[in-house]
Amino acid sequence: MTSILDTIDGPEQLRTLTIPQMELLAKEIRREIIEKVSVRGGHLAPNLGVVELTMALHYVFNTPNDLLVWDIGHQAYVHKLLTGRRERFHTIRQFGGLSGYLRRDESPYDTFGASHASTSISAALGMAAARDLQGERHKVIAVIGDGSLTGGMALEAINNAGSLKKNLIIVLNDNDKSISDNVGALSQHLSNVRRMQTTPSYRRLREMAKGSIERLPVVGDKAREAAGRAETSFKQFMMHSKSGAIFEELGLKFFGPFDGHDLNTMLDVFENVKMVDGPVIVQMVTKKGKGWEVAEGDSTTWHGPGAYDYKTGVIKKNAGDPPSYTEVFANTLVSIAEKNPKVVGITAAMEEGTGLKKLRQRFPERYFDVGIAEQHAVTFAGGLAVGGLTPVVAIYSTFMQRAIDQIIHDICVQNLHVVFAMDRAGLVGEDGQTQHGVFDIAFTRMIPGMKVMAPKDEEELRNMLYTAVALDGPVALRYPRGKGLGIPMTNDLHLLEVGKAELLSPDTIETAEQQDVAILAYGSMVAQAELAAKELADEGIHAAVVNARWAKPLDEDMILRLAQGTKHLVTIEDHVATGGFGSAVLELLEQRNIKDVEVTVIALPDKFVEHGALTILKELYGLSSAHIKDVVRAQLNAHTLAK
Ligand SMILES: Cc1ncc(C[n+]2csc(CCOP(=O)(O)OP(=O)(O)O)c2C)c(N)n1
Ligand SMILES: CC(=O)[C@@H](O)[C@H](O)COP(=O)(O)O
Ligand SMILES: [Mg+2]
Repeated sequence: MTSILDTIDGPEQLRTLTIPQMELLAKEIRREIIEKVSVRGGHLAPNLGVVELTMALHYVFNTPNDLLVWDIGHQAYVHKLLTGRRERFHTIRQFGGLSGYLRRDESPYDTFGASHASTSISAALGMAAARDLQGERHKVIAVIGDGSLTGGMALEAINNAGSLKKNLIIVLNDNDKSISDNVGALSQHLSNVRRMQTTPSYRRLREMAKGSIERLPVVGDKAREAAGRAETSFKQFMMHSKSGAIFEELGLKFFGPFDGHDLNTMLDVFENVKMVDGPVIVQMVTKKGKGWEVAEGDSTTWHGPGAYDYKTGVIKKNAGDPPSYTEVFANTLVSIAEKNPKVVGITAAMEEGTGLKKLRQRFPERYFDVGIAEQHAVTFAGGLAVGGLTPVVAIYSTFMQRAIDQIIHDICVQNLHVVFAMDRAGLVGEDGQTQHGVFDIAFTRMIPGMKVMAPKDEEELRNMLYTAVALDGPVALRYPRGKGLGIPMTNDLHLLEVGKAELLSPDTIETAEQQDVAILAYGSMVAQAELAAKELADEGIHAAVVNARWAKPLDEDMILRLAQGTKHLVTIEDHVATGGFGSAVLELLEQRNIKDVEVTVIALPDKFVEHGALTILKELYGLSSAHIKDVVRAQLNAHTLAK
C-alpha cells in the first residue's frame, strides 16, 4: 500500500493534506526515521520531537521562497524527508550520502549550513535585512532549541533583532533539554513559562478566550477551520501576557507557550504570526523522542545514538571494546581531582560527550556546565585560574574554535594556568565537515605561551592530563573520538618532560640517525607509523619512528638530529597541513637553515573534509600505514634515482 510519505516530493504536496492525513503522515515519518537511523545511528530524539512542528512550518510558510533557518540542523531529518530527499534518506551520514546536518549545496530548502549551535537568529536576521534592502517580501523564520538559546550568539542576535525591528519569526523549539538537562537562568525562566500552561490562571484565560476568534487577524480558511477556537484566541492574550516579558522588554513580541505536537494549534498560530510586524518569538513546547517510548524516556541516551535494533530499542555495543579516550580522560580527571582539590572541570553543555559527568557525580561543586557557551567557558576558566583554581576546560576541538579570542586574549596574554582538553580532535567520521576537529593544532600552536600536546594512546593521555595540570600557564591537549588502542592501564601517573618526544624505534638516537628515513608521528597517528615501519622493514627499508608528543615546544634536538642523520623525514597528523605539526617541523628546519633534507608532510588538504565512516576517510586522505609506506618508498626511490 502506498504511504502518504511516498506521495510527498516537496512541501507543495504536504499543503494539500487534511489534518487527519497529516497526523497519519507524522506517524509514517517517525517510523521512517526510527528505522533508517537504526542502521548507522544519528540524531534520533531531536528529530522525533519536531515532526509536527516541521510539517506545520512547511505547510504554512511558502518554503523555499520563505526562508527557514534551522539552528544546528541535527533536528532537520523531517525537513529533509519533506523537501525531496526521501529517496536518499537511507544514505544519511554515510560517505557520499546525505549530510546529517544542513548544507546549502544539498538542497535549496537548506538556507544556511549549520551544526554548531546558536547561529540561526543571526543568520535569519541577516537574511531579513537583505530582503528589506532589496525590496523583497518573503518571510524569514529561525527555529532554535532551548539549549541553543543559551549560546551567546543567540542572545547577541536577539539584542540586535530587538532594535533593528525587521520582520523576523523566531520559533523556539522548547523541549526543556539540551543533550542533557538544559542549564542556566534562561532555561529556568522558560521552565516557568511552560509551567504556566498548567496553572489555574492559564486555564481561566483559556476559557475567556473561547468564542473570540473574530478578533483575530485574518487567517486562511483552512487554518481557521483547522484551528481549535480556544487556542487560537488564547494567543491574543498570551501576546500581552507576562510569560515572555524578558523578550518583550527587548523589543520582540512573544507568543506562547503552545503545544508543538498539536497541528491544529500550530497551523493557526503560524498563520497569525505571519501577519505580525516586527520580530516575534513563538514558544512551541515539544517532547524530545516523541512517539517512541524508549527515546521519550531517555532522550539524552537517544540524542545521538549509534546503531540500534529498532524492534527492541537496544543500542548495539561491541562487548570487549577498549575504553574510549573520553572515558579514560574522565576517569583520570576524577583521580587527579581526588588528590588535588584545586582542580575544577568546565563543560559547555557536553557532560556526556566529554565525560565530565563523572566529575559532576564525584565533585558536584567542582563541576560547571555553563551551557552552549564555549567563549564564556574559557573566560570563566580564566577567572577561576585568577582565583587560585586549576580549571580543566573540556570542549570538543571543533567547538573550541568558537573561543579562539578568549584563549588568546583572556588566557594566554595573561599566562593563566588553564588546561584545554580538546576531545574529538582529528576526523570524527559521520558528523562531517563542520565537526571534524582538524584546526586545533594550528589555532593553539600560533599563540605565544601555549603548550600543545597529543597522546599516542589512552595510557599516554592519562599522563598528559596529569602533566598539563601540574604545569603552569596555558596547556592544550587533543585526543580523538572513539575507543583507545586497548593498552593495559597502569595506576601510576607520571610527568612528561615538556618538549621531549619519544623515540619508539630503534632504541637509541644514534642508531635512529642512521636509518633510511624518520617518521615523526603526532598523536593518534603514531600507531599507523609504527605499523608502516614494521612492514617497511620487511622490504629492507629502515625507518625510525618518533612519537612527537609535543607540537609546541617541539623536540628540536631530536628532530634536527634525525633530519641531519637520515636526510628523509615524513610527518603525519590528523589535522590540516596548514599550521599543523608538519608545518612546525618545516618552520624549524627553515629557521635553522637546514636545506638538504627531504620532508613530506602527511596531513589533511586545504578543503573541508566530507562525512563518512572514519575508515573510509582515513584511507581516502592518506592517514594510513599504506600511505606512509608509499611516501617513504617514493622519497627513497627519488633519492636513488637522483644519485
Ligand atoms: C557550539 C556548539 N556546542 C555544542 C554543540 C553540541 N550540541 C549539539 S546538539 C546540542 C543540544 C542542543 O539543544 P537544543 O538546541 O535544545 O536542541 P535539541 O537537541 O533539544 O532539539 C549540543 C550541546 C553544538 N552543536 N554546538
Ligand atoms: C549535533 C552535535 O553537535 C552533537 O550532537 C554531536 O553530533 C555529538 O558528537 P559525538 O557523537 O561525537 O558526541
Ligand atoms: Mg532542547
